[in-house]
Amino acid sequence: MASSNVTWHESSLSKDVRRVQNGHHSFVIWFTGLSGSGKSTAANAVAAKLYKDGISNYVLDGDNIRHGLNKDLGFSEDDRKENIRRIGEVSKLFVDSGQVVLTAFISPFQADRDIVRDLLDEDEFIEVYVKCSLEECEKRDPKGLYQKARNGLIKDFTGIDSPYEEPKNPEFVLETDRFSIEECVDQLVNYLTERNFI
Ligand SMILES: Nc1ncnc2c1ncn2[C@@H]1O[C@H](COP(=O)(O)OS(=O)(=O)O)[C@@H](OP(=O)(O)O)[C@H]1O
Ligand SMILES: Nc1ncnc2c1ncn2[C@@H]1O[C@H](COP(=O)(O)OP(=O)(O)O)[C@@H](O)[C@H]1O
Repeated sequence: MASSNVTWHESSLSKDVRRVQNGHHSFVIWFTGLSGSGKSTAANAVAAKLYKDGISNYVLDGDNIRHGLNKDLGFSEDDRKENIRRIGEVSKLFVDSGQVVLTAFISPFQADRDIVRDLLDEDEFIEVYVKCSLEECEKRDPKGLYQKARNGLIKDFTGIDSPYEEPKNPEFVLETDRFSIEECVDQLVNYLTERNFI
């Protein structure tokens, strides 16, 4: 049920003031892609590089968030939608706090990713398509989940019996089946630098 009798309380410290103190812009790097495509690996590697350069950041990762905040959600279409909606709202709070947030969720539906985009300003959302063929993801199978899905032990598994909608117009594409982790990090950090995000 929608909340009633609630009033927005403006913060006495604005996003701009926090950005000035941190000495950098705040925004979301939204990694989307199949399970095993490299979202967590890339997000954490980029985060480490940003941290080293003095940029305050935090990684929100699907597997981890589903242990806590979103432990009540499964993998139906509605639950995935709610998962992404909540993460969008959490990401907005991080941006408000002056930090860079890197999210690593499959986020398979374009409409849900667009809802997050619309929550933020134009210079606050970078959609990164972590592109990797299903064949390669299955070969990697870092958690053995594809094997389980193929054996019918997990249902609604993305790429097997649940859809993944490729981003229509992402800001950036990381081809993790063509380039090494180090190359992918360099490519994305170069993009962020050239566009004055960092
Ligand atoms: N049915 C099914 N489909 C896809 N993934 C599954 C499923 N069941 C469990 N897992 C594990 O959950 C991780 C994906 O969670 P996300 O929150 O990123 O998914 S989603 O954005 O809501 O679609 C995913 O993590 P990654 O492999 O890091 O993507 C899996 O470890
Ligand atoms: N260029 C690359 N970028 C990211 N991961 C890569 C790359 N090349 C190989 N990998 C490997 O692919 C796997 C990706 O796993 P993970 O990051 O957990 O994916 P996801 O979070 O999308 O499920 C890791 O074992 C990682 O070492």
